[in-house]
Amino acid sequence: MEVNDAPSLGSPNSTSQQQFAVLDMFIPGFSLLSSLVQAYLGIDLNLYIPMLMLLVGASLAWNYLSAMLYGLIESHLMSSVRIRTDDEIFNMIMAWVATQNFSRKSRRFIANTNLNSRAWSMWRFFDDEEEEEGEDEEQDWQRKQANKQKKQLRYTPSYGTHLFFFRRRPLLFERCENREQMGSLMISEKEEIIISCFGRSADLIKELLHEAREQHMAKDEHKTLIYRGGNDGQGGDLTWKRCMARSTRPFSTVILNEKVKQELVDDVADYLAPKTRKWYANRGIPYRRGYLLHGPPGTGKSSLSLALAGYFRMKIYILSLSSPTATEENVSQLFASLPMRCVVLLEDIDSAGLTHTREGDGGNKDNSTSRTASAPGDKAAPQAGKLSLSGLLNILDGVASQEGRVLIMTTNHIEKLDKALIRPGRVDMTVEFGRADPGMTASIFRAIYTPFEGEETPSTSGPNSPDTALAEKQKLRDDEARNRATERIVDLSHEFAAKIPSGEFSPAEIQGLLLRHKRSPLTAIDAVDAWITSTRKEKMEREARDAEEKEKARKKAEKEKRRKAKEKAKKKAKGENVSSSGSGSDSETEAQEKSGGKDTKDKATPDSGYGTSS
Ligand SMILES: Nc1ncnc2c1ncn2[C@@H]1O[C@H](COP(=O)(O)OP(=O)(O)OP(=O)(O)O)[C@@H](O)[C@H]1O
Repeated sequence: MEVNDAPSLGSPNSTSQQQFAVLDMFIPGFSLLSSLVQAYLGIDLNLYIPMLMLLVGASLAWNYLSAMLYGLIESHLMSSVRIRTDDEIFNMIMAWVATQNFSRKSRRFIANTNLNSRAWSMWRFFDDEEEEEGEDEEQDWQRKQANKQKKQLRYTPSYGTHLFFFRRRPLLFERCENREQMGSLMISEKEEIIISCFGRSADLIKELLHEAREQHMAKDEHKTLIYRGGNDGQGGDLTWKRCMARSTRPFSTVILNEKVKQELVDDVADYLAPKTRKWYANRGIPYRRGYLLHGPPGTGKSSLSLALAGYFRMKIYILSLSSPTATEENVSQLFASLPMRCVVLLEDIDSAGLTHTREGDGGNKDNSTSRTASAPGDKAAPQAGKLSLSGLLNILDGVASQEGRVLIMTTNHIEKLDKALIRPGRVDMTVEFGRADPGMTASIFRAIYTPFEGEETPSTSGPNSPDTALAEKQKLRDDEARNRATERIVDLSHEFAAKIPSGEFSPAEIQGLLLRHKRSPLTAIDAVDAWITSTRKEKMEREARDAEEKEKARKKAEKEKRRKAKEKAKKKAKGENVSSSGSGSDSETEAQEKSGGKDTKDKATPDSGYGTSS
């Protein structure tokens, strides 16, 4: 006899089992818990199921309603700002947040050694060289050394929403992932900050943003901010990225003819004067000014540009046209995103694609403004996608080019530049930099050794007796001693300058020698003769190497040219043969080439009809 123990459908036992099955789905292990409670405590959890379900339902409803209510409040009664990692304001806000109490006291936080967004900091290739205000060179050096071992830790709130107070009013700081940003980026690059305040006016948030910006700017007050154009190496858009904040270089430290320097400063000052903009506008002249600095490497072109930017408290945007990323599209994009008032430094404008005159060399008129072939071995050989001269001219004159900017172009080879590039309107003033003459050499010497207040006076009496060294030490603290030392440095500077041949070495080279003996001018003077000999030797060797490389490149280019000509002739011969008899062959063109390009048909053997290679 078959006994069916299974509870029939609809029986109380089967209903409770069904309930357990449903509950197990939501609360895994509920049936087990229930039977344990029943067995040991004698409580039937079945009786509480409706109440439990009610509680779950109420909690779900509350979640839904509160989210809806918060959404409504957020969209109708709150104001908020979204800040993404790819804008500099992200770094400003993060730096500000790190100084706030709510961030310092937060229990959930992220520890950073660099507060800049990852996307941004990857660009700050000189990040470690960012100088702290008020530090002299020595302190700065020591700090950098210390930083290398021990980077300062800063704390910012972690992902989620954090309440904080600003101007005694509550605000919400939310740090979250921005899913709209590119999928390939890392989490820290996809971040987003949302700052919200209660009320329909966003003024409080704007005040906060301004305060963060002011705090950031105050740090850079006596600095020249340097931006460089480029991408993040991951194929992203090309943008200007801040790479360094340098202590402003005093104009006096750039050694150049004083009259020329003054003319340049006056010209820029006049251009930047508020009334000048109106003057230009009234006459319909584009409000732009361009300067060309030319001369051999290491003669002060970049130094002058930086000093100029610092003097007029402008940011400087540097773009090297010899960089592989300097394509027409990229450069145009960068010019379009320049701010209104800034210095743009275009380095190496004699680089690839830009050295061919529009008049054309060798009658190559048509190609002259585009990516044309250049002399073999010429470093200016244009590459595919490189910026062309006409492209650059369009960018400089185009609508994308901001008005109010000071454009400085530098080159080591003015003779290679197209007249169109340096015509008035594009270049309004040209400044020539040369190798050091005795006056410049003496100035460089004085710039290196003249003691500043609070500095150790360089020894100008040689490593003599300990008595004099002691006397020097005492004199260090004495102003009079410093004046005497300064006078002595002036005398020594003439002695030094007399030993350096005029017009042979660049200021950078001379500075290099002096920096090797920066605490001892006498040793520097003693080292001059040996230095001249070794530098000349080095230069000669370098020149020989360059000439050799050039020759190699020339030969390679010639070979390539011949190969191409050969191929062309081969194709041509093939075509002719096909059209006449259809019996063209490779050996025919070989013969053509070996016979120096003469008509090979004369040499074709009667039996084969092929060209010979005698
Ligand atoms: N005329 C100068 N006055 C003061 N310092 C100079 C001068 N020329 C060169 N120097 C020093 O030499 C170094 C290189 O100078 P800088 O980079 O300005 O030269 P450059 O002409 O721009 O060179 P390049 O053409 O290679 O870019 C700097 O440290 C700078 O201080």
